[in-house]
Amino acid sequence: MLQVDHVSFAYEDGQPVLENINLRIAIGEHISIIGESGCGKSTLLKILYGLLDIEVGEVYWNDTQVLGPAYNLVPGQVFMKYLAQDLDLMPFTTVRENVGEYLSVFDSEKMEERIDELLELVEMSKFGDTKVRYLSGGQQQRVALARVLAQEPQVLLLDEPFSHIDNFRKNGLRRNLFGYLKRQKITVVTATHDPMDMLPYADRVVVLKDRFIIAKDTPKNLYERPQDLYIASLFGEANRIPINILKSYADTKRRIIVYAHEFKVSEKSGLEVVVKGSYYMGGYYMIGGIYEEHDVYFHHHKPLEVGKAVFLNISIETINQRMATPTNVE
Ligand SMILES: Nc1ncnc2c1ncn2[C@@H]1O[C@H](COP(=O)(O)OP(=O)(O)OP(=O)(O)O)[C@@H](O)[C@H]1O
Repeated sequence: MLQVDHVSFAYEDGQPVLENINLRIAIGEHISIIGESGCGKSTLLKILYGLLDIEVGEVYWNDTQVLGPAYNLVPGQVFMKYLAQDLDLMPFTTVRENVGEYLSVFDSEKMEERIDELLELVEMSKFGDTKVRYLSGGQQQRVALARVLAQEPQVLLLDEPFSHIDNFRKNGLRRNLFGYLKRQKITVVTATHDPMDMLPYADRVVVLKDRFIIAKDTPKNLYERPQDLYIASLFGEANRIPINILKSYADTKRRIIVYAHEFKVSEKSGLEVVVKGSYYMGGYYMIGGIYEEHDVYFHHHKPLEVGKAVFLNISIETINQRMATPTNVE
């Protein structure tokens, strides 16, 4: 188990970045860390790997305490691998040499087979003999993934692992990589901005905000019952709507979170909205509107004329789902 107890951290400027962080991550579990830019996701990964000295709190992998550079000549842990945003590759050597660097050379046939397997996993088989400096950013990111996997870590820490990879490859790569890590029972902690990195794959999601963990839950629970607009907005466009506008008999002060795709446009009744603009999103339009001086965003299958009044409805199931958890309602 990866255990984080009461960890607080500030960089040298003294500004606190993380406070009282507590986590228990089981062997083979896949955890995603999410939160707005600058909330401390990368800092937390660096602490887990032992790249930073913490003055408050402790980190353990099973019975081994993870200590920072003040206690380790070579920072980092042998049983963990950390794939940072700046990829640690050897630019003047080939893809195969990069992936094979840490593999045993005693059985060269086995080594070559393992390199083949890893290159296939990250869909880079064609580039085995290419020097890394000739690869694109996304290709380099895939080589870096294969290189950390070659080291067979028990724990893998990934910081925005697909940030340079195009959408065309991203989905397949995510399925390959996260499927492989699950089968190998490798514990994974991924810092990400992208809901598609976590919704289908993470066992649990940890949400950071203003130095603290504000939620830890399964992706499904967090998505369906977001405590607040901050959490919902990490998944997509979301709104806070006064419940009395939607349900006339409801308590007037309460608001619920409604995702943009959960509204249905009606010509007759519902939340009256004046259209401000329409944005083509591929499979739908994102419509920006205004009700009682509040902005609201909703999906529609076609653009709507600016200034037109439309009515928005939400299914009773969605209202009841959001009403059911008291913390969901402000
Ligand atoms: N080496 C450093 N020295 C001082 N402050 C730092 C250092 N690295 C990060 N910070 C600050 O710590 C805070 C957290 O940064 P961190 O990189 O952990 O955030 P993040 O959530 O990973 O952000 P992003 O999603 O943009 O990568 C930020 O305010 C950042 O400016």
